[in-house]
Amino acid sequence: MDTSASRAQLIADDTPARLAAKDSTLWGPAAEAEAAVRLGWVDTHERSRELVARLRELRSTLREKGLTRVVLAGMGGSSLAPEVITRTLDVPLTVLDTTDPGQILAALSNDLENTVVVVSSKSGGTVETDSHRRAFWQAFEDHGLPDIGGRFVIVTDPGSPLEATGREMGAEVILADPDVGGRYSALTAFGLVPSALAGVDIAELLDQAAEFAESITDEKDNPALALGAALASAKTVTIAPDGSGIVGLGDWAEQLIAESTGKDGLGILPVVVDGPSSPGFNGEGVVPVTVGGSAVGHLSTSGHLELAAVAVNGPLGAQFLAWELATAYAGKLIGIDPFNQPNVTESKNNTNAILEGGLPAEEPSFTEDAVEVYGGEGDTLVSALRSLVGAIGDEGYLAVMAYLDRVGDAPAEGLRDLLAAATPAPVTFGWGPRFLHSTGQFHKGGRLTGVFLQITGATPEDLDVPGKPYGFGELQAAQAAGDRQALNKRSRPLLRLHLTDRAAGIAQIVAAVKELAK
Ligand SMILES: O=P(O)(O)OC[C@H]1O[C@H](O)[C@H](O)[C@@H](O)[C@@H]1O
Repeated sequence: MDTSASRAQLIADDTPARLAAKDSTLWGPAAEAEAAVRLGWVDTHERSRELVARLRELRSTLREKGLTRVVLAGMGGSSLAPEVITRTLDVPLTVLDTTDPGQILAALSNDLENTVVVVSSKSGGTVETDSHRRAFWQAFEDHGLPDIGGRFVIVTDPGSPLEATGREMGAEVILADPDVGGRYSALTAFGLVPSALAGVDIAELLDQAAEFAESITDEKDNPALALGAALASAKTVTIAPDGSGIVGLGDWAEQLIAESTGKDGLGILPVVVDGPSSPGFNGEGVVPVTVGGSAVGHLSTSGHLELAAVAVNGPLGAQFLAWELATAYAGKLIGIDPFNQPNVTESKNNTNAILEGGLPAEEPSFTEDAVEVYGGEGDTLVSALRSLVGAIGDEGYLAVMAYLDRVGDAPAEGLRDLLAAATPAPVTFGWGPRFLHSTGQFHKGGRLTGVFLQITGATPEDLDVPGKPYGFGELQAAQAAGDRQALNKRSRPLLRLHLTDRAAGIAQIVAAVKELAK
């Protein structure tokens, strides 16, 4: 890729200095109102300093009470950054960003007496997070534990419904920087509170961001500008860790890129892979990016540096800021508003309607052992998968969406590499409903070239959502059905595989996909 024209354009528009000065006009008149209240992330690392002492104190108070196990309930921007931070620094944190009853039951059955739950939601209205809060409150009550409110820490925006609920609960309430959107909030209370309570030295992350911030107005030596130009040149960006020690940044960057750019029929598809040797890391029309490692490039005949792969090096605090800036630069080059997510609510509305009216009656086209096959073409699992892969168009991609237990059904994730080996097209993998808060925006608002493999599973034991007329299993099924409706409305090819026995069903799909590659 030769990104020199894009870089020149950004510099000619004085973009680095204007972004550093939070100029809300950068993305055009339609984006201006939103941008005016969404640029706090540019220097939020400075304001977040005030959290350092408060969180240190709160952690020791909680520990004095014996609350040493930290659970984080939060979706998308309210959990992806703390997950990267704590995994990178090897600090234990249980992240709940699921409606899978098995996964939630496992989190509830472990060491409740010593558990503090951080409930994080910017809007304060996210159904998954609210359901987790209810389930933990109920479980604490059922265990006869004292001071239940004191076992919760709430992170939310000032004035959200969750702020009021948190105060009623008697929980510690920490208000976040309201001028920062969820996916840009890594260095606000959303990223920092759960991380600090779990034991991370957050001052170090803030120092890393502050040091990096010194480069952001530079026109020559500006890594974020280089990354932004590279992202904007791509239809697909693959992201792989490469020896930096940073764990899982791709999942965080995936949300940032997909929700920020995947709209108005445009966008960059992020594909997260395990490493530079994963299938599909390189490919036609793909910009491969490693977190760590070294860039691969050569000089073109006109003397420009043409990059075959981009490497982003630097400590985690700097990475967050660099990717955020790069995404905002890419948004300007592509011509979209990087701060809204216009297509996220549709699936949520479908889910609510289904919870009220009941799940649609659907009959499988056929059943093969532990796998019920819905929709698609073919009369065997192998042929149904083959025709789905065959339906991927020239600039298309395949998205696997697994509404399963990220922990208990972890082998399902292996399907990404297997499918990527069976097609030259990009293949993404997302756990549902987690991906609805991330790549979901791209799938429904972006280039509309995806074909979709939805995997759902039987729930042997459901768990009630306290105070609601449904259980987590019903909610999960309604989320999957609601998203199917949204994709069907766009006439996207979709195959649903329902596992009546999860482990056996995953093994069957793995075996069938291996057949495809032959
Ligand atoms: O933090 P919350 O308000 O609960 O939002 C969690 C997530 O919800 C939605 O899906 C948005 O599209 C995401 O950007 C956001 O991160």
